[in-house]
Amino acid sequence: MATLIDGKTQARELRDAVAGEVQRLTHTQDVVPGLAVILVGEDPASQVYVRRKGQHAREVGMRSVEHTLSASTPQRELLALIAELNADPGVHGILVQLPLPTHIDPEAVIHAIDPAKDVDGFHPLNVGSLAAGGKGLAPCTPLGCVRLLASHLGELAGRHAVILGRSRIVGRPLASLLLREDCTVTVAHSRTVNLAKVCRQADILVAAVGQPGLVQGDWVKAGATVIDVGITRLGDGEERRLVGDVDAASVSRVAGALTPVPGGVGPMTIACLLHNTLIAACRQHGLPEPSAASPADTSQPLVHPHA
Ligand SMILES: NC(=O)C1=CN([C@@H]2O[C@H](COP(=O)(O)OP(=O)(O)OC[C@H]3O[C@@H](n4cnc5c(N)ncnc54)[C@H](OP(=O)(O)O)[C@@H]3O)[C@@H](O)[C@H]2O)C=CC1
Ligand SMILES: Nc1nc(=O)c2c([nH]1)NC[C@@H]1CN(c3ccc(C(=O)N[C@@H](CCC(=O)O)C(=O)O)cc3)C=[N+]21
Repeated sequence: MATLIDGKTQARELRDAVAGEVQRLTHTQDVVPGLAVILVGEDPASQVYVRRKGQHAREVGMRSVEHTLSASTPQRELLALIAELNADPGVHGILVQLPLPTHIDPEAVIHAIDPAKDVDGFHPLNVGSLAAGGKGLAPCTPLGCVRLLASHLGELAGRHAVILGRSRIVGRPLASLLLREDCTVTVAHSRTVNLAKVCRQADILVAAVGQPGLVQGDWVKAGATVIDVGITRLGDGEERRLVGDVDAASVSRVAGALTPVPGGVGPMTIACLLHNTLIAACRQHGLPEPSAASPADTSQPLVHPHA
């Protein structure tokens, strides 16, 4: 049976490491990293995530401000709030929860965020930097995937990674991150021909499509490491549950390791958001940068000891 890769525990460890650095920054530099999270509308699932982000930020000693705007908020009001947060020296990270109501253009919102405070890594400057192999802020979910992979596999160089999905939030930035780790990367999507065959070539298989149970055991090479990013809510009331893109029953008989849903990539996403906020705060104050520019670099401390 496949080893389960425990994202919940690893996320806690990363938050603890971030908390230590936050404490050090607070006491030696008088800098308290600040995170602002904006939610537009009343989607219950988004409310849960936004609350959790705020809670975890406070738990690691950061300042956290949550702005909840009504679903009918005009775009210019949201842009005005972002401008205010861009100018606020106590705010180092800004996250606007997606999706947004349809009358708001997500592109305009993402462009409005100061790239230095863009802890989601969605601003074109950060997207370009990552694509070019540079050091801009990278999106949190793919960062979480790479951390989980590195914790289980160690060195990632030379491994063939197949990524299912090419979204801006997960698939595309993950391809850039894994290239940076010297993987051989294949990105598959809804137009890929013979998906099962492509998947069977993977040493590392990442499913980020939003199709419950799409990946079956016979799509997986024996011993492969499988990361399940998908989160779909099924059922109501007592029957409510979260399911991933991987059919865990059949895949766990073939794979070497598998991330669970829940308890895999999800918790790592929030921990990486806090880590990005720490990095952003260091950079904005001209302080030495966290050394773990590469999330796969588990040999390095989180921040240079001589920082
Ligand atoms: N754990 C976490 O922190 C996060 C989890 N998620 C979850 O990850 C999943 C994906 O999210 P996201 O990337 O935003 O989704 P999108 O809907 O933006 O993208 C889905 C991608 O999957 C591809 N795809 C869809 N169906 C198939 C199929 N049958 N075969 C092959 N490829 C397919 C699409 O192809 P095409 O481009 O051709 O349309 C597209 O590239 C969702 O379940 C989401 O809830 C997302 C973000 C964070
Ligand atoms: N600007 C923006 N940035 C995001 O990073 C972003 C976003 N918008 N919109 C929505 C997606 C989704 N996302 C998740 C975060 C945590 C869990 C998570 O913690 N999941 C837990 C369970 C959660 C539960 O129980 O509901 C787990 O998988 O164990 C899941 C999904 C971030 N996203």
